[in-house]
Parts: sequence; structure tokens; C-alpha cells
Amino acid sequence: MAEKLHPRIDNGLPKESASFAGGTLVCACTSKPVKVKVKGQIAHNHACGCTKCWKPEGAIFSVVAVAGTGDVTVTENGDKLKVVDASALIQRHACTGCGVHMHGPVERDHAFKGLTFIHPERFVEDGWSPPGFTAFVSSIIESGVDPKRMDGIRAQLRTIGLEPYDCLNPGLMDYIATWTAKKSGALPA
Ligand SMILES: N[C@@H](CCC(=O)N[C@@H](CS)C(=O)NCC(=O)O)C(=O)O
Ligand SMILES: [Zn+2]
Ligand SMILES: [Zn+2]
Repeated sequence: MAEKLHPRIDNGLPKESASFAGGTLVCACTSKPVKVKVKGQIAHNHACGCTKCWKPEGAIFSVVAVAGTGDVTVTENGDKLKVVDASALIQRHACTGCGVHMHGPVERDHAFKGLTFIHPERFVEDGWSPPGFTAFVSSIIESGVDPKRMDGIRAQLRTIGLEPYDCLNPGLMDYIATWTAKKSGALPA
């Protein structure tokens, strides 16, 4: 039987629109929802199996992407937001009403500094760039998935076209390593 991975990937991937120029993320509260505006198309959209990223009810994976922090603005009911873990790299701002993570800027000195993590399924608009791979797949075991299900889940992800990795994809791993090597002097800055 097919696994329920995430509602936005289980029945075909979302379609990108060339005219998508950003939109509004809305949390799940029926009253006074938090709204966050994002300017422009998102980047590096992917499914993530880590325990820290917000997932909708019943999903094994989250769907998460980045935007430039300067392109992300909380526009309504920002007083409902609270940082989940102030010591984490990604400062995930969750709605205290419904639990949805609305934006997660990286402010620390890191390859991802200046980027904000968002969950594009919360856009009211369609047309955002679809997920392209799956990260932190082995981490789903930390959420209670039986290790015996892993082969099937990885096979299902490959069928969908979301190549499974146990950390990030090679492009992002190389990007982080290059940043680190330039910082240490192993590569010229
Ligand atoms: N195995 C860990 C992995 C957590 C992890 O490293 N998550 C990645 C992907 S979102 C990350 O970049 N975390 C930085 C952070 O949580 O701030 C878990 O599932 O909790
Ligand atoms: Zn909410
Ligand atoms: Zn994650």
C-alpha cells in the first residue's frame, strides 16, 4: 500500500507557473490567521523528513523552500508567532494558535544566512516551484517510522521524482562545504 508522504506530493507534484511572482502564506487558524507575504519565486523547494520542520496532520514529510529574508514580510497577526527553538539555526516562527511554522530566517553566520525557510503549501496562490528532491529521509525514523518501511518509502519517493537523500542534495551540500572551505582558508575566498 502506498505511504502517505505529504498531501501535496501524493497525488502528483504541484505545477510551477512562470507568472508566479510571490504570494501570501496563511496559517491554519480560522480566526485572525497569521499572514506572511513573499516576493518572487521560491528556491530549493524540497520534501524534508527531519523532526523539526512543520508537517501537516498525517504527513511523514514536510515541504519546505527558501526565499530571501528581505523578500519575506509578516503582514497580519504577527503577535501570534513564537520562535520554536531560539538555539536552532533556522529560527522557526510558529503560530501559537494552530502550530504552523510561518517563516524561519537564518540569521547566524552560516552558508544559509539571509535565507528564510517557508512552507509553500501555505500559499493561497498556486504556481510556486514544486519540490525537487527529498532531504533528511532517514530522520523520519526519529519520528517513529518503522525502519522496515524505509525501502518502500525511498522507492515511492523515487517514483514521484523526489530523489531521497539522508542530508541535503549534492548541490546544497557542496554549497555549504564551499562556504566552510572559504571561511577556513582551504579554498580562496
Ligand atoms: N535528524 C535530525 C535532523 C535535524 C536537521 O538537521 N534538520 C535540518 C533540515 S531542516 C536542518 O537544517 N536543521 C537546522 C535547524 O533545525 O535549525 C532531526 O530529524 O531532528
Ligand atoms: Zn495559526
Ligand atoms: Zn527539516
